[in-house]
Amino acid sequence: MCMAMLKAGTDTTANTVEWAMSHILNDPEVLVKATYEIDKHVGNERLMEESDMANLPYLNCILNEVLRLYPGGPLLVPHESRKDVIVRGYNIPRGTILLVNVYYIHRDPNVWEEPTKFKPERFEDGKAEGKWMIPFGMGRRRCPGEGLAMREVGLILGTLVQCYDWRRMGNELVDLTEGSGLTIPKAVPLEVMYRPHRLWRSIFLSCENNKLLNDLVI
Ligand code: HEM
Repeated sequence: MCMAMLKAGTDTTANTVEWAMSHILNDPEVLVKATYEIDKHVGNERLMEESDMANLPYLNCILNEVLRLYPGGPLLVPHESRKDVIVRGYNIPRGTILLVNVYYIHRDPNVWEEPTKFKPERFEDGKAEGKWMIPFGMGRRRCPGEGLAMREVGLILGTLVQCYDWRRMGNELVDLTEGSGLTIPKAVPLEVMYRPHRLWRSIFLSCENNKLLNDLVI
């Protein structure tokens, strides 16, 4: 049971953070908006906490947009039909093993405008309400880690934005090619430059007279 949770919860979560950071780095406006929101609602005197997520709508939009474009289980796990059904003229007998193409559902051009574009704003002010997204699957085998994943990815992303200044390695955009694998990994792992933010000084150095950290922070 523990192994199942660990296996199912690690790559999915790490990939989601990596994709989010890749897009944020390619779109400085998104980074500025996320930083501004965190500055405004959390400030620079303390680290962001899980409970702050409720006051960070734009960060939530980023999270939703990443899960839309890169659902950690693009075909879910195989499901089985419980009874005979007809879906759009296709007969599906009871007991059929079904793969649900979430990747396509989330990029359906009939539902999403510019479906392949990373645009967190599409989730602002409930604009995406009623549009179907199932990044954590559905039914009895739906991801049991959904609550944890949403909290931890939000917290990780928010803390990364709050604590560091981020830069791409050069002028080139981050490569967004998708690799092969069950959980949509990046083909080229993200490499990035970062610098601890001033916030580090007030939070981490206030408790200890740590020379090493002190030297690190500009
Ligand atoms: C962003 C992070 C995550 C994503 C996108 C994700 C997505 C999914 C998806 C799509 C499924 C298959 C659901 C279905 O077929 O209906 C699944 C199953 C599962 N997930 Fe997650 N997951 C994430 C994080 C986690 C975490 C953090 C844990 C545990 C700590 C976890 C534990 C599991 C387990 C145990 C299953 C198998 C459930 C079963 O077969 O009954 N997941 N997940």
